[in-house]
Amino acid sequence: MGIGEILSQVGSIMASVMFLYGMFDKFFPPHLRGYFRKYTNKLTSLMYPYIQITFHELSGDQLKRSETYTIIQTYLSVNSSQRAKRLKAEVIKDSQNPLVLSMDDNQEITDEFNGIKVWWSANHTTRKTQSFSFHPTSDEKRFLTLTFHRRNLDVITTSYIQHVLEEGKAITTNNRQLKLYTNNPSKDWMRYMSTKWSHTTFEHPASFETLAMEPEKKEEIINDLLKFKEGKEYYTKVGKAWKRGYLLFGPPGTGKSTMISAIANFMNYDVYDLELTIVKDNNELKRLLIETSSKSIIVIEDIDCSLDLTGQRKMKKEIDDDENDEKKKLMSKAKGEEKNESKLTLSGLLNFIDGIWSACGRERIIIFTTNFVDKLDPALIRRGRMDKHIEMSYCSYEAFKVLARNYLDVESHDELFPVIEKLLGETIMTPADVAENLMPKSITEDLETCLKKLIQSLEEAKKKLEEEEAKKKVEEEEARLKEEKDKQESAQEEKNVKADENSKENVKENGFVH
Ligand SMILES: Nc1ncnc2c1ncn2[C@@H]1O[C@H](COP(=O)(O)OP(=O)(O)OP(=O)(O)O)[C@@H](O)[C@H]1O
Ligand SMILES: [Mg+2]
Repeated sequence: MGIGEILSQVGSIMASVMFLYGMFDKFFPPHLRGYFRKYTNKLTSLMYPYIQITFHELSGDQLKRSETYTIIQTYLSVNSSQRAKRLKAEVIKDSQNPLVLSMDDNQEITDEFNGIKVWWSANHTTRKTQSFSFHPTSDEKRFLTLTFHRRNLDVITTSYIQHVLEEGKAITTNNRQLKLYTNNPSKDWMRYMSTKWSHTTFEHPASFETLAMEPEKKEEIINDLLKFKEGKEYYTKVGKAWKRGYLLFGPPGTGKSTMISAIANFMNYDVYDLELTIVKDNNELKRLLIETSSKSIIVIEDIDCSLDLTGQRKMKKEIDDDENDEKKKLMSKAKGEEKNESKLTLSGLLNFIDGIWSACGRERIIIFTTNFVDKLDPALIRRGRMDKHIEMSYCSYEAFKVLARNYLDVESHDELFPVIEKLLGETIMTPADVAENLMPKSITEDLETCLKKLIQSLEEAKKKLEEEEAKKKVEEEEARLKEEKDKQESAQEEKNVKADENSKENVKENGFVH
């Protein structure tokens, strides 16, 4: 029997004693009862100076497991696996470490906080029910008991319990398996119904270490994310919703989607990949956004293609164009859709980002990606809405070095790295293309073969770029010459018209022609 348990037993005995005192109390005349109570309370405090707090497994409605109980158990599982003698194993579904050990019933552990010692014990009671049932139900009640000295009541209730809950939550977050949510319907005909989130495990290996971009730029993004993660108090202080918006822009294959995965892994956030083209209207968008959880990233890829900025949905247009498609027509009719009923609007999206949604959720990042930043409505990307604009650009030498490390495990090469550095300065190639060249295609391809393959591709790209530039120059020169010729011709024409008008004037005034 542990100390906590002994204290718990003593506590029960003291409770019985107090009950008896209560009985005695009734025998005293009313004017003496106050004295009696005062001294009995003092006596019990002296004999049993401990306080117990219990945390029950089932919450008020007796159906749901209390979140606090689970969090405390998680906190204790880290401590108890080292100190309790008998452990209970549980398999948690969506966790990176699915096997979780926690202290078994009637086990006890001690914990220390700011030099204060406390005792935790896992208890259960089984109530014997008289009723007969074909489906026997367990009437077991589990609870965790925290025992501590009366003099520490303040510290325990104000700081220690909060510490336990925060630590427990942090352990849960770090252990949990990230999820990727999509609102993409699995079947084509389902596109015409309200979309719902469905999820799968998020297992993208991208990280900031493997992301190819300039180190300073990467550092800046990491610092921005860290500041956001630790900014709970700051956001409350300045009265802003705890959210941050990033706009990633750049040509295809420069790592926008890879960056999103790296952010998700770094922050330990779930990803909600929102496909706007299949969202029916603002109401559906609102519902989808409200259903997202905190500690998540909401991603809208290719925002320029997702929203027609006049407010018309692309999908709707597609349906109207395709009048022959019977199924689509039927679906459209069944839903009573009128031609102009398309209601997913830019202002709707902006309202949700700024308003309702940010008010009901905490710790969220929203990321838009686009290949054409100039095409976007300025309202969509203004600062404050999209707090940080990140340009994902063609591969620089620094970015190449990251890719070389990722794909070939090489940090430098005296002969070939300088050639690559020079070529990268003279031409453009996306990190996706550089990566493709660096990746060994067979076991016979060694480091040098891969680097030479990249050099060859870069030379070809350079040649192509030069050709394109030369062609562009010729075209520009041709256009310039044509413009000059047109100008001369129109000047000549003007001259002719004027001369013509003059001669007509002369005929009118003098009555003869020269
Ligand atoms: N900056 C990068 N760092 C590491 N890998 C990269 C980077 N950019 C591209 N890649 C590689 O190229 C592939 C394609 O990149 P990604 O899908 O992230 O590009 P994107 O910018 O999202 O393109 P798109 O505009 O077509 O969506 C990735 O799977 C990754 O392997
Ligand atoms: Mg992408």
